[in-house]
Amino acid sequence: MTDFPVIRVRGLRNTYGDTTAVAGVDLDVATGEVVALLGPNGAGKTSTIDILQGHRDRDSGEVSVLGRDPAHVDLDWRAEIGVVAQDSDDLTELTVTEAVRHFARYYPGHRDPAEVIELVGLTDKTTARVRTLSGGQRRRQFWALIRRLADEGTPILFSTHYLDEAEALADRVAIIVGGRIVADGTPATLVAALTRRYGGTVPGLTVSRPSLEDVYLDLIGATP
Ligand SMILES: Nc1ncnc2c1ncn2[C@@H]1O[C@H](COP(=O)(O)OP(=O)(O)OP(=O)(O)O)[C@@H](O)[C@H]1O
Repeated sequence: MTDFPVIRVRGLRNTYGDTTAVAGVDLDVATGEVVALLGPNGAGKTSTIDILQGHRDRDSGEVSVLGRDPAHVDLDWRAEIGVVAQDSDDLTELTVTEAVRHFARYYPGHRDPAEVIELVGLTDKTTARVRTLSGGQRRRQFWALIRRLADEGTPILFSTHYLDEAEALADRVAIIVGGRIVADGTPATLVAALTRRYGGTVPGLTVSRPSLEDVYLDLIGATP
């Protein structure tokens, strides 16, 4: 089933003083979907996701996560939401087992920490300190975790500025630039849209069919 929206966002706006971080975002994530929020630095990804978690107030717009407004939620709702900070610098002095046990305590119905460690392929690293894992190692394990949860039907929204990550993991990619969603579709749909726009050839590129990277660079206004 992929029609019940577990996340529904309409006209979301958020400002910090004179800076408009989120400038009218519409976004849906349906049951069983994996959606990447892809955008360059400062695009508004963190602000949007903080609001969806109930960690930040919004200026305006409608937000529903698991049928509730994150601005008015309780601990039961929070226990249904899993949050992974990919580049977190917290707790890096803990061992892998200690870190997983620490986060497990936030969730009354959590999985067995040893099972989670096995799930992400870190069984031989249980006593290693988190800071000793390489960035690539952490990222590969993140990919494995997302895939496993997606296979189990868990809807996932993740933010990234890595195009390959979005393409490898997401059913759908929402590209955010300057606080706005400038494109939203499957990687194939986004490529097809750009192909149509340029009649099959993207100016300045020698390829006749654009890749998702061409679409992304075009949308964020960068020169390939
Ligand atoms: N607490 C804050 N106070 C003032 N401005 C902020 C604050 N947090 C974010 N901003 C600004 O809001 C805009 C969006 O920031 P946000 O962190 O949401 O972007 P992002 O897409 O997550 O970026 P990155 O990929 O670099 O983490 C940026 O211009 C940023 O400078």
